[in-house]
Amino acid sequence: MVAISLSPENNDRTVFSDLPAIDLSWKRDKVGRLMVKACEEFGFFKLINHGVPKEVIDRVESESLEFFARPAAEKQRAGPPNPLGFGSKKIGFNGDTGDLEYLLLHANRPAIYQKVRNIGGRDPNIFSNLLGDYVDYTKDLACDLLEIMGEGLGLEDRNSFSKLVRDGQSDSLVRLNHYPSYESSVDQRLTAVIKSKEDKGTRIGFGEHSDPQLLTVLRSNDVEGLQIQSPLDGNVWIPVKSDPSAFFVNVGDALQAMTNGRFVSVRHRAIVTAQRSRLSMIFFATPSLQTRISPLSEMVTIENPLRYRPYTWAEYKKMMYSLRLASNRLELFQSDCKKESMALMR
Ligand SMILES: C=C1C[C@]23C[C@@]1(O)CC[C@H]2[C@@]12CC[C@H](O)[C@@](C)(C(=O)O1)[C@H]2[C@@H]3C(=O)O
Ligand SMILES: O=C(O)CCC(=O)C(=O)O
Ligand SMILES: [Fe+2]
Repeated sequence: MVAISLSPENNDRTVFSDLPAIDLSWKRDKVGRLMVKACEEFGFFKLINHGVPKEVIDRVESESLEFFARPAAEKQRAGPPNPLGFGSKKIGFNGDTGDLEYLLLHANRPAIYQKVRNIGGRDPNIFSNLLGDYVDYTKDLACDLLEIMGEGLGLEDRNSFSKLVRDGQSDSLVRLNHYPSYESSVDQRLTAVIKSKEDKGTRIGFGEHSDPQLLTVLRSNDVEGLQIQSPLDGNVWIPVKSDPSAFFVNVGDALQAMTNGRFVSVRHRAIVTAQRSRLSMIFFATPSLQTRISPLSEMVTIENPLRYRPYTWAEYKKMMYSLRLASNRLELFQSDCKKESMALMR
């Protein structure tokens, strides 16, 4: 399933030519086993035969492209991103930038409608309803995946993760990212400066980071750009081959914390490589603000002692918005026991 090969130009590095792909039509216990393996090794997998109707995806994609094609002044009526709303180039509040424009909203129909109606133009109900349908499907999918993971891990309550997202107060988000093609990019100078040698000249759409939530479910058009950081070498970025018929799923910080580090919240980024524009549509499965996130007792063992201290999602969110995109946020929530063992190793 995972092919490993050496790149000819750089034969001291291991390059992955394929990433785990999971077919949701396989037997549930096989899916569970493979998902757990993928989340432990990569924190990432590709999902096929996911059951979200193609028609729903196609319609929201075409309405989203129509939205991004509008004049800036119209799109800005859904902004500024504070942090939700329409944004262009600026990511978060701490100076991060990227070659993209986006719409970031709470993943529920009233919140979507409230922002989208400000844009005006054609009937805003059309875009709101389509986005609402997409959110319903991707939320259900995320919850199913979290349940299957619970089963695969052999949890006493297989709904331990999914119930946090099914909660009516869930802080889940939906994000549409539009990466204009080179030619149509308004300000070509905004390319982020990247540290490593191999990355010289790489144009950054969305800089490296881990997602703070539980689980991310992403679908993009057929334009490449998503990359995940190699679990073997942080300087190696593994390109994810685009597949518009699939979803790409990654573990977030909260799931890493709840599994006491068994699942890894993978660092990833989006680069702009194409002559064509890229559109990604992402659902971030998130607990409610008051949820107390802590490693499940079943995940804490003598071999794997408690790694993270409990935190509420509100506490994490406040901290994350005060930090740069690339910061390692979860590190700040390590338990005293983990800190002590790290100090002993030094
Ligand atoms: C720079 C930032 C943007 C971000 C909030 C943050 O302060 C750090 C995390 C960023 C991120 C990454 C994943 C998601 O795209 C996102 C919505 C999230 O929850 O955390 C973004 C935040 C954002 O764009 O507002
Ligand atoms: O747009 C993409 O492909 C990835 C963006 C991303 O990682 C994010 O919005 O958190
Ligand atoms: Fe992300």
